[in-house]
Amino acid sequence: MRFPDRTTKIGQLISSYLEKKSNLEDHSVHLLFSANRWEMVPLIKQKLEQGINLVVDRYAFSGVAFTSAKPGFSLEWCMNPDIGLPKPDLVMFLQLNPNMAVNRGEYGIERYETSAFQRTVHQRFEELMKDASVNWKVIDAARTIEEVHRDIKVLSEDIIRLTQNQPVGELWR
Ligand SMILES: Nc1ncnc2c1ncn2[C@@H]1O[C@H](COP(=O)(O)OP(=O)(O)OP(=O)(O)O)[C@@H](O)[C@H]1O
Ligand SMILES: Cc1cn([C@H]2C[C@H](O)[C@@H](COP(=O)(O)O)O2)c(=O)[nH]c1=O
Repeated sequence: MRFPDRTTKIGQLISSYLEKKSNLEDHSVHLLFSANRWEMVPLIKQKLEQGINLVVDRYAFSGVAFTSAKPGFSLEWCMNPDIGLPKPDLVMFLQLNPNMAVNRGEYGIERYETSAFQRTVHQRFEELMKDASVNWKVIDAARTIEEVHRDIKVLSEDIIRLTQNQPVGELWR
C-alpha cells in the first residue's frame, strides 16, 4: 500500500494539492492526509487478519515529518490525528542526502520537492527516529537499487519471522 492513496475521494483532493492544481489550508490538508490513512484501516486490518504482510509506503511518519516542517506546526500536534493507527512492526527510513535526491527522476514537479524544504523534513524525521516505541531502521539509499533492495528484503523477512504471531499494536499510544 502507499500513502497518500490517491484513488479515493480524499486522495484525489490530496493529489490535486500535491500537483499544485489546488491550494488547501495547512492544518486541513494535514487532517486529510490522516483521514486518507484512517479510511484504509478496515482494509489494513482485514488483510492482516488474513495473514497478509503489508509493505506500506510513507504512512503516518511522512505525515508528521512533512507538516511539522511547515512554520508553526509542532511534532506533537502533527502526531495526534494518527494516534491509534495500526502500528508497523518495522519502519525503514531510506536515507538520502537531499542534494542527491534532486538528481533522481521526476524530482521537483510536485509541492514540497525543494531542497530547502526537504532538509527540514529530514530534520523532523531525525526527531521522530528518537522515539524508541517505533522500530526504526535506517537504510543508506545512496547505494545501488540492488543493494538497497537486498537490505530491505533481509530486514523484512527477519521482522515477519519475529512478529508473525503477535497482535497488531497501536501507533504512538
Ligand atoms: N538506489 C538508486 N539509485 C539510483 N536511482 C534510484 C535509486 N532508487 C531509486 N532511484 C530512482 O529515483 C527515482 C525516485 O525513486 P522512488 O520513486 O523509489 O523514490 P521515492 O522517494 O519513493 O519517490 P516519491 O517522492 O515519489 O515517494 C526513480 O526514477 C528511481 O528509478
Ligand atoms: C503520506 C504523506 C505524504 N506527504 C507528502 C510527501 C510527498 O511529498 C507527497 C507524496 O508523494 P508520493 O510521491 O505519492 O509518495 O506527499 C505528506 O505531506 N503527508 C503525508 O501524510
